[in-house]
Amino acid sequence: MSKLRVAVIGAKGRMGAEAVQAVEAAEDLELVAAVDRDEALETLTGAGAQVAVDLTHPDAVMGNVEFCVRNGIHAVVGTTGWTDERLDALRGWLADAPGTGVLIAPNFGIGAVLTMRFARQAARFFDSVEVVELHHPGKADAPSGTAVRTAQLIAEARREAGCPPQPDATSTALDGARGADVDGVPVHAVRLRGLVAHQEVLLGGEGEMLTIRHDSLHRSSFMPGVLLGVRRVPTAPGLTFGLEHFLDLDD
Ligand SMILES: NC(=O)C1=CN([C@@H]2O[C@H](COP(=O)(O)OP(=O)(O)OC[C@H]3O[C@@H](n4cnc5c(N)ncnc54)[C@H](O)[C@@H]3O)[C@@H](O)[C@H]2O)C=CC1
Ligand SMILES: O=C(O)C1=N[C@H](C(=O)O)C[C@H](O)C1
Repeated sequence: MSKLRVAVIGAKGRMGAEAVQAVEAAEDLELVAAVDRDEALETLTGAGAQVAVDLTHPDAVMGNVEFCVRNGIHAVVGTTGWTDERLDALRGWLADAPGTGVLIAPNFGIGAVLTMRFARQAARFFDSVEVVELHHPGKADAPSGTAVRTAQLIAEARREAGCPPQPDATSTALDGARGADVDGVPVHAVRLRGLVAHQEVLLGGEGEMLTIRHDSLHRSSFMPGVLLGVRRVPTAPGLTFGLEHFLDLDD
């Protein structure tokens, strides 16, 4: 059986280097290109890449994904920075490339995907919910893409259940003291040497608290998700947002 031909964009970065190793170690995949900043994307077409993994920077990802889609290369995207406007642009490119698939995964970690799911399930049962994400100090964006997605899922679940606004008597505060407001959910970002990627969802009700916490202790934790995305995206034309769609979860 022929191997799936894979490229990694951002190959010299923290995640890209890990992805290069993971693809090289997979018997059913062949690494045909590993490009970084200042290297031409045409390397991908020249090498006959079928799937590209983008692990770059929010400023770079749009150009990279547009190139892939316009050249019929499926894309697995871990890079953050996906606003509604960006997703609309991507859907427009995909409309002109009906056989091409793009997976955007705010987090490739299976535990992180489950955290998001559990947070969504729990959200309607508590008066208060806040998200704390904690990352290494080399991270470009705050809050993390995962935290933004988690907050959006929580907000959606609370809206659907008709939950009232969260109690909060704060009337004076220093800028940022209550975190960023993502769809009504406070999100707090910590940057600390020694951390990799961590998240807590704090839920509070009358006389009780639930904490849902996930820790990525090493970037290898993201690799099973990256490889799953690479293998599944050629059979999933259009946009798939979230690795959960490839995990065959119930509900
Ligand atoms: N979805 C997920 O599970 C995960 C996503 N990420 C995201 O992946 C992205 C990369 O994270 P890190 O590896 O930590 O960053 P990094 O800064 O270590 O690596 C990024 C790499 O991309 C390269 N790059 C920048 N612009 C480029 C361009 N136009 N073309 C090719 N290469 C380019 C840089 O030179 C660098 O080598 C971030 O957005 C981060 O949030 C990180 C970890 C897990
Ligand atoms: O930059 C990182 O490191 C990570 N980025 C992703 C995010 O912003 O959610 C995923 C994970 O948190 C690690």
